[in-house]
Amino acid sequence: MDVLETHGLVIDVPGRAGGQPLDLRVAPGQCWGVLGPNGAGKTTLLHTLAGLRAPRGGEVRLAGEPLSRLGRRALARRLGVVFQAHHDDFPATVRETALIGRHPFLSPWQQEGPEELALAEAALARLELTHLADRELSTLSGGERQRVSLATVLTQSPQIWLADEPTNHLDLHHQVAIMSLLAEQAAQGRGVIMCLHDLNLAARWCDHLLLLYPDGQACWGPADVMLVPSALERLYGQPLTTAMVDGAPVFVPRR
Ligand SMILES: Nc1ncnc2c1ncn2[C@@H]1O[C@H](COP(=O)(O)OP(=O)(O)OP(=O)(O)O)[C@@H](O)[C@H]1O
Repeated sequence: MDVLETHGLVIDVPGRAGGQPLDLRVAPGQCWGVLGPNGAGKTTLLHTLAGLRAPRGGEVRLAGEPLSRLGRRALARRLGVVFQAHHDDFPATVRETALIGRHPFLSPWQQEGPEELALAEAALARLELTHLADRELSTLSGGERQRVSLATVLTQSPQIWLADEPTNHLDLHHQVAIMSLLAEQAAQGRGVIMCLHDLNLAARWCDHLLLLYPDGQACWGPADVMLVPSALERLYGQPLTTAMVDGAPVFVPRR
């Protein structure tokens, strides 16, 4: 069964008249990239898939169940979200923040035990954050903070990952590490949907792509079918030069 489906989904982008209904099917093991220029609605789509924003039409289903019928706790167990804005509302260390990933699985009065701690420590190690585990979140750099967000979702271990520009703020090594992590999560039978601005990361790591145009038009499918230079040039309004490197296409903007 698909981990996530949309049926006639029209996202609610303020000021946009129409919008092509989206009928997406994300199967276990698939890694989807959402591409589009600034303002196309990528974040709005992720918020809609996460149940944080009502669609204008249609519906989202998780493992066949309409999102609207799932309670917040059930959603928090199934969906992991890595968003762009970081809200550090209260002081917390890196370890305490990663442990938040287990909260949907604990009763309100239940303390995190050794099992939760082991999951958090493993996630911090995977994100190369062990040396920062006792640091206050507010003292971290942008890239370190981004990796803590990913470690928190890894600790949560959801069936579906929704990630808004997960490589934001990251250096090259960590961009590759994060894309590997997300592809690995998919390979383990989860569904991954991420918004990306880097076409080359998408071409190398995503097996499915959704192209979102600023007028609400969209097309989606297997990555090798979607990575057509003319379609991408139209998407970004930017001429591109294409080359093959290590068997994957590489797109370079033309000056
Ligand atoms: N609360 C709001 N009020 C008015 N306009 C909004 C609001 N939220 C989003 N928008 C507009 O909706 C459009 C889509 O925004 P969204 O953040 O989904 O785009 P995006 O594709 O993620 O862009 P980016 O690549 O810049 O992150 C934008 O034009 C944005 O200005």
